[in-house]
Amino acid sequence: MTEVPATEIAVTGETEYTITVGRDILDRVPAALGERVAKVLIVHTPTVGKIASELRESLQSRFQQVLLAEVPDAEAAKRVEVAAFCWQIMGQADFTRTDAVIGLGGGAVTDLAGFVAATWLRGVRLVQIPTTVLGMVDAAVGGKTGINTTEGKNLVGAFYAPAAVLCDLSLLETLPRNELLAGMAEVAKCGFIAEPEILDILEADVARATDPGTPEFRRLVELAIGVKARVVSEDFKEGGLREILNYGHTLGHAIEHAERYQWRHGVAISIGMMYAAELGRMAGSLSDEAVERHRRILSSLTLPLSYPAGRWAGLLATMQRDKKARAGMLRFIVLDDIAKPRVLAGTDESVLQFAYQEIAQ
Ligand SMILES: NC(=O)c1ccc[n+]([C@@H]2O[C@H](COP(=O)([O-])OP(=O)(O)OC[C@H]3O[C@@H](n4cnc5c(N)ncnc54)[C@H](O)[C@@H]3O)[C@@H](O)[C@H]2O)c1
Ligand SMILES: O=C(O)C(=O)C[C@@H](O)[C@H](O)[C@H](O)COP(=O)(O)O
Ligand SMILES: [Zn+2]
Repeated sequence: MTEVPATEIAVTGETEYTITVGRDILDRVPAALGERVAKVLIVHTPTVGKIASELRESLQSRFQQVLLAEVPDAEAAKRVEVAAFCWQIMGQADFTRTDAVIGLGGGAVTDLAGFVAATWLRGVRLVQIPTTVLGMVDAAVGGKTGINTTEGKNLVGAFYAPAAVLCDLSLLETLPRNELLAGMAEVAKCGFIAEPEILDILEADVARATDPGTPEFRRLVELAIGVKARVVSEDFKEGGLREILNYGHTLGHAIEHAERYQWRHGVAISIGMMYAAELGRMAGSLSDEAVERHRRILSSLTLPLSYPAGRWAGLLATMQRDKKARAGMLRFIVLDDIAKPRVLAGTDESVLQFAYQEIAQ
C-alpha cells in the first residue's frame, strides 16, 4: 500500500496550533513538545496502557522525566478527584511552567488532560493524542477542556489550546466497533451543520466510510476536523458561531446525565440530533426530507434515534443548566436546511415537548 503523507490542518485566530492526521506519526511527539520541556506527564486510561508505556519509552532519552498517570476509564476520568490525582503527581515531581502534559486516549481523557494542563500553574504545554474517532474529530482538537459535576456534564472547565494535536489513525486498530460508530455521530454532526460532502460519503457506502483503513474514512476524519478547525479559528471561546458545534448536545447532554454517564457520548448525541431535527421542523423551516436524512444516516451507523417517553420532565430540568441557556431561557441549535444552522431561543415549552414526542418510544 502506498504511504499517504500526513495532513496538517491549522487552527488560526485567537490561538494557533496544528492538527496532524496520518498513520504512525508518534515520532512527531518530541517536536510537538518542543525544546524547553523537561518533564512530561502522560495521562491515559488502562485501555491504551501499552501505547502509553511505549510512548514513555520512546521519550525517556530526550526528556528529564516522563511520568504516567493512569486514570479510570471513560467518564469516570472526568471527575475532580481524578484531576486532583494528576495534580498530585505533578506536584510531587516538581512540575514547572516549562513542563508538559500529554492527553492520550478517548475524549474523556483528552478533556481531563486538557483541564489538568490548563490549571497546573495556570497553564502548561499540552499535546493531545486522541485514540478514538470522537477524540480525533472533536474532543481533542478544539481547546474545550473540562470535567463533569454531580449536577451536569462539562460544568467545570477551561478553553485551553493545545500546542499540537496528533491524530494517528493506526491507533484506531484496537478501538471497539461500537466506539468507532459512536464517534461517527460527531462526524455526521459536522455534515449536518456545515459539510454536506460528509453526508454524501456516509450515504454512498457506510461500510467503507466506517472502515479506518479506507480513503473514505480518512476523508471523513479530515472533513470533520476541517469544520471544527474553521469554527474554532473564528470563535475560540464560543462568543457565538462556535455554538453550532453543540448541535444535538442540549438534549444529548441531559440524556448522558440521566444515564449517569454510562452511555457513550456519541450515542446520546445521536438522539439529541434527531430531537434537534424535529425541533427544526416544528419551530423552524427544516424540511421533512432533511429530517428523514438524519434518520437514515444515523440509523445506518446503528445509532439510536429515540428515548423513553416518560423522561421528558427530568430531561427538561437538566437542560436548564445547559451552557447555551440565558436567564433561564433554553437555546437550541437547529437547522433551517442542511448546513444552515442557527440558534432557536424562547420556544414555547409545549413545542419543545411536542418535538420530544416525535422521538419518544
Ligand atoms: N472537548 C470537546 O470539545 C469534546 C467534544 C466531543 C466530546 N467530548 C467529550 O469526549 C468524551 C467522549 O469521548 P469518547 O467517545 O472518545 O469516549 P471515551 O474517552 O470514554 O473512550 C471510549 C472508550 O474507548 C476506549 N478506548 C479509547 N481509545 C482506545 C483504543 N485506541 N483502543 C481501544 N479502546 C480505546 C476508552 O478506554 C473508553 O472505554 C465525552 O466526555 C464528551 O463529553 C469533548
Ligand atoms: O467544540 C465545541 O464547542 C462543541 O460543542 C463540541 C461538542 O461535540 C462537545 O461535546 C463539547 O464538549 C460540548 O461542550 P459543552 O460546552 O456543551 O460542554
Ligand atoms: Zn460532542
